[in-house]
Formats: sequence, C-alpha cells, structure tokens
Amino acid sequence: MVPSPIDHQHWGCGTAIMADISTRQSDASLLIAWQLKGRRVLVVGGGDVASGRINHVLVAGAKVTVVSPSEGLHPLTKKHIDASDRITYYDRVFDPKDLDGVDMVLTAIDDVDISRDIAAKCRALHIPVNVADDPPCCDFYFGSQIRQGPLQILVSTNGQGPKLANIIRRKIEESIPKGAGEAIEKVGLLREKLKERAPGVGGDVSKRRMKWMIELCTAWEMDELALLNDEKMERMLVEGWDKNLVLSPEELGARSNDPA
Ligand SMILES: C[C@@]1(CC(=O)O)C2=NC(=C\c3[nH]c(c(CCC(=O)O)c3CC(=O)O)Cc3[nH]c(c(CC(=O)O)c3CCC(=O)O)/C=C3\N/C(=C\2)[C@@H](CCC(=O)O)[C@]3(C)CC(=O)O)/[C@H]1CCC(=O)O
Ligand SMILES: NC(=O)c1ccc[n+]([C@@H]2O[C@H](COP(=O)([O-])OP(=O)(O)OC[C@H]3O[C@@H](n4cnc5c(N)ncnc54)[C@H](O)[C@@H]3O)[C@@H](O)[C@H]2O)c1
Repeated sequence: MVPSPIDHQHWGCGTAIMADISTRQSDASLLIAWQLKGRRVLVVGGGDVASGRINHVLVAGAKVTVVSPSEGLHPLTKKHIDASDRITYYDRVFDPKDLDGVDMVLTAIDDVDISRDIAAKCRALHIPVNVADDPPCCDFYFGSQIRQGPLQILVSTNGQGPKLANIIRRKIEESIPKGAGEAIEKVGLLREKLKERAPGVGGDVSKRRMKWMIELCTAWEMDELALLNDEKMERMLVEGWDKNLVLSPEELGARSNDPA
C-alpha cells in the first residue's frame, strides 16, 4: 500500500488567496471550459482566421453556420465545409437574420465597421461574440491552445501580447509530462468505474472517492497511469478501493518500464 502523502482535505484552501487576487485584478478574464456540444455557432467570414475558429468550435462539438462569399474562402475553410456534416454554409455576406437562434458568434472579416455592427447586434441580443482582433468588441478572447486528448491548456495574456501567448504555449508544451493526455483518459475511465461501484453524490461516499483518487493520482506517475487497462483498473478497485487501499504501480505491474 502507498501511504497517503496527503493528510488534509485541501480543497478550499486557496479561497483566501483567490479573494485577494480578485480584488487586485478586476480586469482579468474568467477562465472556463465552455461546453458547446450541440450549440449553434455562427462564423462570419471564411478566411484564414475563420478557418481556425471553425476548427476550434468543431472540436468542441458545435453546430456551425458559416456565412461568407465563396470567392473569399480560404482552402482550409473550404475543406472544413466539405468534410463536416455539422457545418451549414451560406455563400453570401452577413444578414442580421443569421443571428436568429444562435448561441455564439465569431466574426473574422476584413471590414471593421461591419464587424462592430455585428458585435453591437449580438450584444443587444445577449449573444456572446468574438470579433477577431478587436478587443473592445469581444465578450471573450481566444488564446493559444494545447490539446492532448482530454488535456486542454489555453494561454491567455488577456489581450496584451498574443505572440507572447504563442511563445509561452510552446514552452508549456515542451514541459508537459510524457503520457499526460493518456493518463487523464485512463483516470477518467477509472473515475467512471469507481462511481459505478460506489455511486452517490455528496456526503461520505464522495469524500471517500475524492480522497482515494487524490492519493492514487499523487502516488502514480503520469506514464504509469497511462498504462492502466481494464484488467488493472478492475484489480485497483477490487484489491484497492474495496479494501480501502491504494495499490502501488509495482503491485499492479504498471511501472513505466513494465510491459502493458
Ligand atoms: C492567441 C491567438 C489565438 C487565436 O487567434 O486563435 C490570438 N491571437 C493570436 C496571434 C496573433 N494575433 C496578432 C498577432 C501579431 C503580433 C501582435 O500584434 O502582437 C499574432 C501573432 C501571430 O500571428 O503569430 C495580432 C492581434 N491580435 C489581437 C490584436 C488587437 C489588439 O491587440 O488590439 C492584434 C493586433 C492587430 C493590429 O495590430 O492591427 C487581438 C486578439 N488576439 C487574440 C488571440 C486575443 C487575445 C489573446 C491574448 O493575448 O491573450 C484577441 C484580444 C482577440 C481575439 O482575436 O480573440 C493567436 C495565437 C495562436 C497561436 O498561434 O498559438
Ligand atoms: N486573432 C488573430 O490571430 C488574427 C490574425 C490575423 C488577422 N486577424 C484579423 O481577423 C480578420 C480576418 O482575417 P483573415 O486573414 O481571415 O481575413 P481574410 O481577408 O482572409 O478573410 C476575410 C473573410 O471575410 C469574408 N467577408 C468579408 N465581408 C463579409 C461579410 N460582410 N459577411 C461575410 N463574410 C465577409 C471574406 O469573403 C473573407 O472570406 C481581420 O480583421 C484580421 O485583422 C486576426
């Protein structure tokens, strides 16, 4: 058994620090992972920037409407339109009716006045909007992104230095532990299995689940977690969870240099 390196319940510990930061930095952005699955996103424009935006919202499961004259379509935008059944494409300029029933609007057009007019209409309708390169017209900014499986990292300089966001993102990318994306996937699966085995929300069962998961994630290296498979997870639950233990990677044959 791995002794617990964590002797205290530490969630909530940061509250005092966070309150202090929030009073000092009231112009910071709210950092959240917005759930867009099945939501309707309107992209106005079809150039290089629009193609990147389309990619980001498709990855997040959105239903996308692209409005842009075909003569200005970037090859990557065209490729997205041809390849995805979640894109509806209109070969024309923006029309205010395009905003009907939309959950989010992204504009990436080469006309500042029209962009600003679209942003004003979105605000009147309470639709969150991003106007590429026009911070005062943005309800949210894009950032420099890393995706490795379920791992998502977004570097934002809050509009101050987008190229620096790009440079910092590359440095972070180099420092991500080997197998992190896969480790997170495996931990996600194990957490699902654990919730099936010990169901319930809140109360003692939640506390016990959380404590066990924290001990496990702390005791195992990322590349060891990445080696978890169904059989090892089952043993982890039967020989570990059921007996109130966290098995070590050695006990489960999941050291980094062990065969999977
Ligand atoms: C991160 C990234 C994500 C993405 O767009 O996907 C992104 N810009 C990227 C690159 C980039 N953008 C610009 C340069 C040229 C160098 C320079 O000017 O510094 C480069 C570098 C390059 O091209 O290499 C020009 C620029 N961008 C904005 C302005 C307007 C202004 O500052 O007033 C101007 C000046 C226009 C002008 O001078 O006329 C504004 C925004 N750009 C943002 C995001 C939002 C804030 C993000 C943040 O900083 O936290 C925000 C506020 C709104 C938004 O667009 O959402 C992406 C890197 C992705 C990656 O590769 O990793
Ligand atoms: N945030 C960033 O990283 C970043 C980087 C470069 C450029 N930009 C900005 O993003 C904007 C778009 O850049 P781009 O390189 O993709 O431009 P682009 O000129 O390649 O593309 C503009 C697109 O908008 C379409 N368009 C123009 N008017 C329209 C209208 N009324 N309705 C619908 N579609 C319309 C054009 O047909 C074209 O497809 C520019 O304002 C640029 O300054 C942002």
